[in-house]
Amino acid sequence: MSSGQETISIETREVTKTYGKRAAVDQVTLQVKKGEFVSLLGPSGCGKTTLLRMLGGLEQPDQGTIMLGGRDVTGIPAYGRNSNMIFQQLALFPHMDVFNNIAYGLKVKKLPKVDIQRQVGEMLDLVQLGDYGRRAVSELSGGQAQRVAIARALINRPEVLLLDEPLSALDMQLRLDMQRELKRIQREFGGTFIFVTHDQSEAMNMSDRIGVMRAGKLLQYATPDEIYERPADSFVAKFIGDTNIFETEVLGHDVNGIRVECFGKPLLVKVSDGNAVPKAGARHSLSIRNEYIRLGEDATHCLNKLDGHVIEAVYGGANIRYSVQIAEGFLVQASVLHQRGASRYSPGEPIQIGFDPEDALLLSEPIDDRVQGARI
Ligand SMILES: Nc1ncnc2c1ncn2[C@@H]1O[C@H](COP(=O)(O)OP(=O)(O)OP(=O)(O)O)[C@@H](O)[C@H]1O
Repeated sequence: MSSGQETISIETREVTKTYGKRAAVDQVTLQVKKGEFVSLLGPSGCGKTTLLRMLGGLEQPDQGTIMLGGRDVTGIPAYGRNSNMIFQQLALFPHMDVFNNIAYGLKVKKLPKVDIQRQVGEMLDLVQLGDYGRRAVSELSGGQAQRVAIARALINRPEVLLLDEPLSALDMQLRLDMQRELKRIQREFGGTFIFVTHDQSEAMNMSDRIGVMRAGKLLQYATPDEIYERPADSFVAKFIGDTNIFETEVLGHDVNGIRVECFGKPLLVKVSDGNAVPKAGARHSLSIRNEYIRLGEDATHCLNKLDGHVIEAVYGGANIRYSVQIAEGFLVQASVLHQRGASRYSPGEPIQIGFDPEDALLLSEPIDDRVQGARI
């Protein structure tokens, strides 16, 4: 028997859901451990909500299996599952006060009054609304209403809490506050949360693991670090963080890295740890994160160096974002930490850019693009 941390809370095995001819979710297999905070991330229409709704029993898969708390729940509707869901529209009961909204699930179960009092009290404390029990729902702020919805969803201690973009209607500051708050609640409650978002920074801020989806497929399921540093393909690299993607042809490899040709120039790059070294002649995308591009004096120490000139410099507070056109005609984006006294470059200025092999990652094209022959 594995330890408590390793227990699987919810799992899908090759789950597929098709609407018409199109698979909204296409053979998705994933395991969420007990106590994990997992985000499903991807562009609009990639199948995040459909997958979440299948986890919650609001939709049923055409193929595949869903296991919840070690039990096969495929085909069992939402009311027969020990999971709960929160949507963007919180749907609090407007005619009930905060206490009764939260107590609802326990009243349905016909728990004794004294137990309801105690458990709702604990939930109010968990969401830091201890004094708000008798408040009308109409008198709550957006953030307070969110907390009530979370307390109401957790009161029956579901195996899994499923959250469908619950923060997307909030303004930016409140959204950031609620991200922290939701993480705190999840940690203190010790539950398994699965959170749908199309906002990559939200997923990065909150998650133990992220599932990146595209066109119904789960492209990568890994920790935020792994997804950022070792993206599965060029779609994931572009979707998470800012990166430069170039087409390359592999020439060979030596002790310093893999030799490729990129915009007519030889460069030294690398592949993700554990990936096979590609054969000479293979074509791959090259991803270089904007912050790994060195400029000016910093570039002179790099193994790969290119000459160009500054097209644009955008001041962004902590960073300055430069667009540099290299001599071969390509645009390179660089993000440089803004330090007082450090050199600044102006549009039109000649500049050298540089990067080291360990910061330049050879990646596969996403499957869909290979099929269609398109490039990102
Ligand atoms: N009930 C339905 N009937 C037909 N097609 C549907 C239905 N629900 C979803 N789809 C389609 O399935 C695909 C995936 O939709 P889904 O809502 O899961 O995506 P999503 O990633 O959650 O998108 P968004 O971020 O915009 O909510 C889309 O092409 C959508 O049009």
